[in-house]
Amino acid sequence: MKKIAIQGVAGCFHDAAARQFFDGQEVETIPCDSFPDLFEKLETDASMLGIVAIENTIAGSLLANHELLRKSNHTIIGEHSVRISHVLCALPGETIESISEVNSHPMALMQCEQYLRRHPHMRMVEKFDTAGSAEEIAREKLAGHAAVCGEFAANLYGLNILEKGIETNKRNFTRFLILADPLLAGELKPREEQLNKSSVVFTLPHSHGALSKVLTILSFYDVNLTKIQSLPVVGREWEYRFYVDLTFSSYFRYRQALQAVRPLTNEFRILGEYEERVGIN
Ligand SMILES: O=C(O)C(=O)C[C@]1(C(=O)O)C=C[C@@H](O)C=C1
Repeated sequence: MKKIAIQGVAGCFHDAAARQFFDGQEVETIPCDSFPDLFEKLETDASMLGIVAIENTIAGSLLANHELLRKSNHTIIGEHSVRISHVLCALPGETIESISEVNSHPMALMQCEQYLRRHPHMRMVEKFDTAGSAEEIAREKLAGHAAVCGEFAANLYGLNILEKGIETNKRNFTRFLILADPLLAGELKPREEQLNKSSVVFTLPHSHGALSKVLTILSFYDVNLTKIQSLPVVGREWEYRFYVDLTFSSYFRYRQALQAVRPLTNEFRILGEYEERVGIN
């Protein structure tokens, strides 16, 4: 049985992502109230895995999760992308007109921004989770409230669906990372010949062409950059930390590239090496 910490409660997208990633295996998902809470739980139980959303194709990166990941000593052992489709749901008897407040996870509200802007009588109130919002409306019998969540969550908590597919664009995908304690990661991560992706983080000196030199080296070793996210270094004004995702077909060449890049960077760390799995499902 795999124990996997998720952000949210049963029926949320983290729950769905964990079950899809470990399809065919026995999985127990452990609900967490927030991403910091999830990382704390991971620290207390080395046998527990974690899954965290890292970016969405409409709402962008979950910036805080980059920092949480860097500060934790957990390693990425895999990735999974999920097609996110949202419904608007409420207690039986409610109509779109009777809804005055809409509850959901902030990323989910962002993904439905256009729909919600067309319905200004619904006040947006952020909650910790999509499915958690549906559960709360059902449990507390909150009249005039609607949740934005997946269809499975609406059904799970017995709410009526008022509208389906309310995300701004149907190409709405969230990419999740699967995390493990470094000792466990050795056992769980794919074999070397299957590894074709990694996530690394570093800072750069303020010198001419520092980033450009790094990118040139990566390109020389046929390492492809699939994502670059910069975040401010707290306490060092106008300095940035770069979170970079790399894909490669030769693990050996990729390792050579890292060796060449490291001396040009500071605070370099590999956050994980894994198998690319961002296909559309
Ligand atoms: O609230 C949920 O259902 C979650 O799993 C969280 C979350 C997120 O953190 O981005 C996951 C996927 C969707 O992008 C919306 C919300």
